[in-house]
Amino acid sequence: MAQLPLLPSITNYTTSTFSTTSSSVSSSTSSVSSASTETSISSACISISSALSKKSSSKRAEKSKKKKSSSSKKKHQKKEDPISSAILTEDGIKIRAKTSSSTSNSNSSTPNPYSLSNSTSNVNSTLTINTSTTSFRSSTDSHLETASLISCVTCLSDNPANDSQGSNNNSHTTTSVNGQLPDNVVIPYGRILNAKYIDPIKKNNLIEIVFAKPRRHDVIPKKLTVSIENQYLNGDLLDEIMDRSYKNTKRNRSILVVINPFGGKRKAKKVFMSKAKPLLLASECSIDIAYTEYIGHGIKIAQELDIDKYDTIACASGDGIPHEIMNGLYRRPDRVKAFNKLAITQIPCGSGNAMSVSCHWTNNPSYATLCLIKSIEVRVDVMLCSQPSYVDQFPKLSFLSQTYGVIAESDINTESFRWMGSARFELGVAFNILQRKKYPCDIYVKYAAKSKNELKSRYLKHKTRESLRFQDELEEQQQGQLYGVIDGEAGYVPDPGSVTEEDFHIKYPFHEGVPNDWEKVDSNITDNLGIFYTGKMPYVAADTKFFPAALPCDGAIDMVITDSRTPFTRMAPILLALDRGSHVLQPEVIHSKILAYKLVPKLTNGLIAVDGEKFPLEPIQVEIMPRLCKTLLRNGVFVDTDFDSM
Ligand SMILES: Nc1ncnc2c1ncn2[C@@H]1O[C@H](COP(=O)(O)OP(=O)(O)OP(=O)(O)O)[C@@H](O)[C@H]1O
Repeated sequence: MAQLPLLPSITNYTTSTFSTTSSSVSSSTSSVSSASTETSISSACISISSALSKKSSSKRAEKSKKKKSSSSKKKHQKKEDPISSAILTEDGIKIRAKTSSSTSNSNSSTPNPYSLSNSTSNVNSTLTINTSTTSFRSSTDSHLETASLISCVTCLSDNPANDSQGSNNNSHTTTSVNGQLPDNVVIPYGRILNAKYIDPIKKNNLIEIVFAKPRRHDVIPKKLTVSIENQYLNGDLLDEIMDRSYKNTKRNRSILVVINPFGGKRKAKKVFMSKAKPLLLASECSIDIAYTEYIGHGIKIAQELDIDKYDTIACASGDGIPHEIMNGLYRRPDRVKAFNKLAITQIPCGSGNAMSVSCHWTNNPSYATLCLIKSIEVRVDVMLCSQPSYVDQFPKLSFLSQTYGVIAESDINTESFRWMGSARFELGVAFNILQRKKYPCDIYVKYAAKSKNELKSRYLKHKTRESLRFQDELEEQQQGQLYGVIDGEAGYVPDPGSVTEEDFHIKYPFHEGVPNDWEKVDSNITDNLGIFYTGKMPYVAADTKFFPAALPCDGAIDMVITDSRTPFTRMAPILLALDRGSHVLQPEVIHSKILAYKLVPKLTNGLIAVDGEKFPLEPIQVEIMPRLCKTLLRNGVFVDTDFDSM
């Protein structure tokens, strides 16, 4: 690694010292240390609390009394916390009944009568802590908005997630929920982060699991010791649990986390430390952290990082950093190796988190981290952009979108309103549409599906093909043809395939002009252009499903165009349909699948935005680069957009 310039800003966290100590005692002490290490948020807490009256401080004193007495109770209880019996079901680990920890016979297969009667009488009332991966909560911006508030509250609470905030130590205390879960609760495999034998020598059926437990808007790691009753399992019980918990997923990822401390409302570091890091460490991922220090630093980090050291780059940022990372890797002489080895993903910590919403199906940082841990590596298409200013050095990759006109102006020109969060973008769009601003240009397109009917049938064909390919890969691997072994541990992991230098080949070089088989979009429309937006992911913001027909690797870009002359009475319902994605069905909206395009602006003032970043107002030529980049997708697909049924 050409690491020297990076060394000061990379912090290494290994998981070898992942703390397994329990529990209530350390969590109560940790609340003190986390409160003292908090900086910005705790000072916000202080100012909020000082603004509140003495009444609240006396309440706090009362609360802390209660807390002390409850923590001493907990200390007292600790010895007696019963260990639950549990069985492995198809969906997860089902808690049956408590057995006394002191008397529990870890090898006993005799069902506890209490457990039996309970399980039979409660067959229909089985509780599930979110049953499957598809039931992860899909959240909106509001989660991010509330994230800082939650941190604010929890930095004074017993949330173990705050234990190491702002510190560089690598030990995490995960508190235990022994004796706290009701019978018949199922902890889904999708939530299980880690498991180990209580007695690694005897390897009996006493297992400690670490799982992601919902807490307010988030998930946090919790430990639970269970005595597994299943007797029919052949082979190693722990392997069975881990295989089921990491089906199709790589375990123990080696992650370079790139944090943009400036991202979002400048809370990225705090959000990562409190919401994401505890989950990553609990699942025994190893993490290094790099902080971006200036605009474009992500490119340099990616150019210089040690590829051999990582399999994942997680951008704790908005969409700007994944864009930079991808372009840094693209500029490396060993880019083939880089794009084969590394998956680029996002932990949503910015104001625009389209990658997380589209790929992890959530904008919530802790749920996105859980998805990252459990996701499937998939190769996705990216787009290659060329403009006169930079094409002769390096063309630029874009994973999300390019836009000219109303959307570009609304995103970039409202930078100074960053404090408003995502609302700044929506206000900007509404303002520009009301003004009926037009953005004249010429557009030349190489179509893949021009009409809406063609687009729909192409979409359905590719969606089926993608899911079949995925099924085939799984079947092949399950037949033992491709058997993934990671860090000495075996598991079935779908192979996303690899790229060669051929895949970087540019089909339509910028200087060769527009090829003959490209069509010019009607000048009557382009001279009065309102919105020009091309994209590769369904969501461009948490509540904006701009490209509902986007697929990860259908080899095409989705293009949306509107005419600024469309009356506001028609534009209003179009804009109001953006959250559902049904705007593309409106007759006034042009919606096509394309392979490449060139846009030549006729304005001298204005801008083009690529992946939400400001690009020069110059002719831009873009082509699809199929399956170039690896990312992590929940269940191996983009979030469902319901486009099939529209
Ligand atoms: N330390 C820094 N100081 C200033 N800018 C930075 C710093 N680190 C990264 N940047 C720049 O911040 C920009 C936005 O980054 P990012 O997408 O992560 O955040 P964001 O809040 O979602 O922003 P946006 O809304 O613009 O997408 C990128 O262009 C990046 O280069």
